[in-house]
Order: sequence, then C-alpha cells, then structure tokens
Amino acid sequence: MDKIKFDYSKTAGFISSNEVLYMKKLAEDAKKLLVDKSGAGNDFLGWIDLPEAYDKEEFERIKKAARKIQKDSEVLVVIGIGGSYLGARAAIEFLRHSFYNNLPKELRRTPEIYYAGNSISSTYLKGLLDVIGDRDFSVNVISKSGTTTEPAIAFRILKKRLEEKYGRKEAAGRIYATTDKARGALKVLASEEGYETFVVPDDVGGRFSVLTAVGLLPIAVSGADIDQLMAGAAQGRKLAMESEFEENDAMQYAAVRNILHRKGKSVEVLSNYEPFMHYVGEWWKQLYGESEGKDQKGIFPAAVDLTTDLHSMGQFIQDGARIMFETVIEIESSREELVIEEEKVDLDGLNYLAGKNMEFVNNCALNGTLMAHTDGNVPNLLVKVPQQTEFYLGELFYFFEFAVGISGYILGVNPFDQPGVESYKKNMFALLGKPGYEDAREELLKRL
Ligand SMILES: O=P(O)(O)OC[C@H]1O[C@](O)(CO)[C@@H](O)[C@@H]1O
Repeated sequence: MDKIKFDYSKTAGFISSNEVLYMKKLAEDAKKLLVDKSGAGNDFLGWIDLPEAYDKEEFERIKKAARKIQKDSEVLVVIGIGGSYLGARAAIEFLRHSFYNNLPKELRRTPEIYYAGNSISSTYLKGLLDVIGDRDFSVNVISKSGTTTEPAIAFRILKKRLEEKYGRKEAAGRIYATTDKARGALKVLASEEGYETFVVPDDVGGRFSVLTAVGLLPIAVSGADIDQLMAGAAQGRKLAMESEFEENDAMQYAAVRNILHRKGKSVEVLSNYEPFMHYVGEWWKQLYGESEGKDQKGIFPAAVDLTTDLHSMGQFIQDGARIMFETVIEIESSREELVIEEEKVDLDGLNYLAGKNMEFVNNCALNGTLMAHTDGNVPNLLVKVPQQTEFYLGELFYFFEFAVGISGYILGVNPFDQPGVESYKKNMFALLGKPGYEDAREELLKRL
C-alpha cells in the first residue's frame, strides 16, 4: 500500500540540514508529550487512538442509520458549525461526484446533502427550505456543546418544518442528534423527544472529530465507504506513532513549518489543484488556526484553490510581502481522464497539447507554479496524496491532526483548547439581550 508523503526537498535554499537536525529533537520531545499524554490539553487526546479504538457498536449503528436515511429521504440536512461541519463536508466533496447534488437520481442513488447552521443568514436558510420543498428529508444535527447559537437556530427552524410535515412523532424518527453523551441542551432535547443519538467523545475536540459520528454519519449517507476511511486513518496512525523522524512524514511537516516560522514566515498557504479539495482546505484552516493561534503566537493558515486563484491571489503569492510559505497538496493520480483533441484549425493555439490529458496539463501547472513561487522566495512544501479515495483521505486527516499536535507543542501552546472563540460569543449574547449579560450590554451599547 502506498502512503501520504511529505516532501520538503524544494526548500533547499531556505533551510539547512543542521536546522532540521535541531528541530528533529524538538519534534521528538513534542511527540513524546503527545504519545505519553503528558502535555497541555492531554484530556483531549482521544483522537490519537480513534482509528483503532472506535466504538464498533456505534459504527454499525451509523451505517444502519445511513441506510435508513438513504431509503426514506431525498434530502439530508447536516446542521453544525466548525468542527461539527467541516470534516463531513470536506470528505463528501473530496470523495463524491463534483456535482453530487445536481446528478440525476439514478446516477447518485443517495440523498442530496445540504449544510445549515454554519452562518446566521436568513437568506441562506430560506433558500434551503425552498430547495427542500415538499420532498422527504431528514436532519442530522451536530453540536458537541449542544448550545452553539448558529446550529441551534437552524435546528429550531428545520425541526419545525419537519414537525409540520410529518407530525411530532414521525419527525423525531427523522432527526439524528450527534452530541455529548450526557450533557447539553441537545442531549436533553434528544432524550425527551426520542431522537436517535450519536456521541462526540468527551476527549475529542470538535476540530479533531471527523472520524467520530460527527463526520461518519453524513459521510456514510453520501455513499462513501467509512470502513476504508478508518483503515486509511489507521495506516496514518501507525506511521505517525511508530516511525522514526527520518521516516515520519507528519513529524517532518511539523518540524519544517516551525523552522520556517522561526525565520519570520507567519503565514502558511495551503494550495490545491483540485476543486474537490476546497473544503479539505477549510477543514485544515480550522484545525491549524484554532490549535496554534493563541497566546499572541501562531502561523496564520490560509488556503487557495489553484489554478483558479493564480488569477487572483497568485500575484500576491509571487510578488507581495514575503511573509509566507506554501504547502502544496498534490493528488498523484487523477480519478478521471479527459483527453484534449486536435482541431483542424488551430485558432486557440492548443494543438500542441493534442493527445495529452488534462491531468498532464494540471501537473505542469503545479510544477511550474511551485518553481515560480520558490524563485519568488516562497518556500514550497509538498504533501503527496496517492489517490482520491476514502483510504488516503483517512490517512490525510490523521496526518494533519498528528502534525498539528506536534507543531503546537513545538510552538509552546496548548494545541487542544480554543479560549479565543468565546469573545465574540460574549459580545453577541450581550447585544442580543441574553439574560446574565446585562452589564456587558450597557458597556457595548455605549461603544456602538
Ligand atoms: O460542536 P459545537 O459545540 O456546536 O461547536 C462547534 C464549533 O464551535 C467552536 O467551539 C468555536 O466556537 C469550535 O471549536 C467547534 O468546532
């Protein structure tokens, strides 16, 4: 079996082998903290063993629920935000058809899947209700805390629509709640109404939860193979846990990005050359942003879709402030092939590509850009993904999770908390007039 590979050979002009040797020691120390569970945030390390030690009974229940939803629903609405949203969407967009929701039913055979509760836009939610129309639908509401405002509002509205359409009892059979096993408003409501529930384990934070029911139920509904996803993650875990630094791609990635950070690179741009990777970039941004951006420290994670963004952000990456390095994700072999054909009259001047497939062109764009950006003083790192499959996506998820644990410890932060996200919530609650926030409200109103 092939594997995810990290390649930093193109950074030769930016970092030396001595620096890697020095950082190797720090990466090894960080790995020890992670694996011994003796570092900051060690009560949130359940994700480390998940690919092997997941709840097998729940896993079967997830598959059963997915089959029921596939049978009785034309639409599934997945309600959640942040880590309770991005992993599922990243996986479904990576694994399924690029136009999944628009495919004719007989080609897709699984429900259309839409997302809600990831903004507070009434325009978006009203639009979604229009799309559902009077078709049969189910809802998977996902919230670890059970109290996050965005998904709670969306759930209230969609629950009402379900209850109007099916009555309270049948509606309850179409609601699947993924939440804490014992606490929180959603858990209480689910117990009262009799919803089927799935668990976000206590020791797995939202952004590390894609391989729990949080990601697995929507991914299974889409028809993707969750056994293969877990098998790939298990390969990622074995390689990350057992290999020495020289063979350990996740450790090397963590080490190299910290070397570059210490040389003044404060932004990491994750680049992809496939539209199906867009939400993997969004998932990665939360994973790295929430894990490392604290205590006035961290590398700012940004993501671009190429070649699309070469025609917008490309100028800045090539030529703007030299504050960044780039991590390019390369899919080594494309799932689909389209050959460029010869035309009698070569008006667009493309006949020199006749007989070549688009993957070849995309690959030349990737390599050409990589060298141009390197020449423009942007160090380029490569993460190579063998194929667009469940197995390698599972491995990629684990690779990035393990690397951020090590990287955060090298940086000297707790990679497993997110104290900063509370500030906007406090202000919003005060402005909304939530009971208990009266003093803060007075202060804020003066400043408006
Ligand atoms: O699953 P919950 O508790 O609704 O939280 C969703 C997201 O909100 C955050 O807590 C940030 O507000 C993220 O860390 C998390 O992924």
